[in-house]
Amino acid sequence: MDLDQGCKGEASELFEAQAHIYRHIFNYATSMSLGCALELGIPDIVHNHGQPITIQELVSKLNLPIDKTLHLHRLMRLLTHSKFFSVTKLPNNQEDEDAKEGYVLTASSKLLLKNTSINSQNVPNLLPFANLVLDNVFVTPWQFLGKWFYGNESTVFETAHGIPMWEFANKNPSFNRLFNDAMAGDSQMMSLVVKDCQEIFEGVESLVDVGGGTGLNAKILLEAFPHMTCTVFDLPHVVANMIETRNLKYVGGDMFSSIPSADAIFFKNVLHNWSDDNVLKILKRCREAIRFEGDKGKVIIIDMVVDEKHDQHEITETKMVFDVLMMVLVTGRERTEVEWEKLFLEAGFGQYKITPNFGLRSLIEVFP
Ligand SMILES: C[S@@+](CC[C@H](N)C(=O)[O-])C[C@H]1O[C@@H](n2cnc3c(N)ncnc32)[C@H](O)[C@@H]1O
Ligand SMILES: O=c1cc(-c2ccc(O)cc2)oc2c(O)c(O)ccc12
Repeated sequence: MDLDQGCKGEASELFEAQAHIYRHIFNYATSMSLGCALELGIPDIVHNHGQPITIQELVSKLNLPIDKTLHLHRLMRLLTHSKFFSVTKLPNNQEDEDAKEGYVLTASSKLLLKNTSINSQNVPNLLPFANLVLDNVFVTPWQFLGKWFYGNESTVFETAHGIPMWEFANKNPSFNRLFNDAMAGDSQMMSLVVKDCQEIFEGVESLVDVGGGTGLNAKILLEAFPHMTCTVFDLPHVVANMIETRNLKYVGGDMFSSIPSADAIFFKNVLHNWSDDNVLKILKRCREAIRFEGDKGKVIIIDMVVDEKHDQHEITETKMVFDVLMMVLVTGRERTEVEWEKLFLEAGFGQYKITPNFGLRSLIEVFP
């Protein structure tokens, strides 16, 4: 009897382990299926339909051969299970058990629409981001991770593509556009940060957004604080041909050489791209650039803070995925509070304050 029970226990553990492995090794099938739905424009078709769309209507809108109906249904079943779509009864038939059902968008697929009124400045549009992450340029390096461990290149990206990512972006205008559009889509959440953290930016008369890309962070800041002057500082090929206004300037350069002077130096999703040695160099350039006057003068950082003790398991897992992503693409990493603090103190700053919970990221103010 005991032996039988033991066997069952062992078998169920084995089956669970097998399912666990399959779930993880096939993770890419869900991302690739989502990529296919985005390539076909399915979220926009569902949105534009105005009511739940049946599988037959979807086949027709996509101009697919009728014999692909079942295949599309299987793709939609996976994406519905993964919460990118949901299924609901058609209107006026809610009570009828046999009524036809149709697909509608979920909170996640609403963020993946091409260009609709749902996409406003308050809501990030993550379609450009998904396009970047699912692009071959980003996917290929993962196949070189093992080889990289035995090689001399500083990033896996370089092992795969022969040059570092920033140089690749400089040499490939279409990838440069894809990358900058993805980052700008993510920056649309800046208006929520500004709304929640008015006091952090109040009193700042001039701000430099270092690695500010095409300038969306700065534009959102200027909408809330029109008296501020903002300089977007980035590599020359990123800020070439940008349109300036009275209080928005673009400066091309290298943050390792010097950073333009201002009351506040701002970094969003930039410092996690770099190793500790390089972050130290950048922070030292910040100390030279900041105008310390009265209680003015600080660095403002939006980046992740890994906190295994307090974050939910899934949040920590995502932060760890980004940590490995930073190793694969660039020379960066995601840091714990202790690791951030060490860098601030070594660079000669005295105090810092962390405001957590902008999704995966926190806002860190660093003071002299
Ligand atoms: C991950 S993106 C972040 C863009 C933007 N801050 C945002 O939140 O969307 C990093 C930026 O750092 C810029 N960058 C890389 N190396 C740089 C350097 N040496 N000097 C200035 N900017 C640099 C890149 O061109 C890119 O725009
Ligand atoms: O692929 C990425 C993603 C990010 C990113 C997006 C959203 C967040 O909340 C944090 C980070 O940042 C990246 C990055 O800095 C980079 O150099 C390459 C790729 C990505």
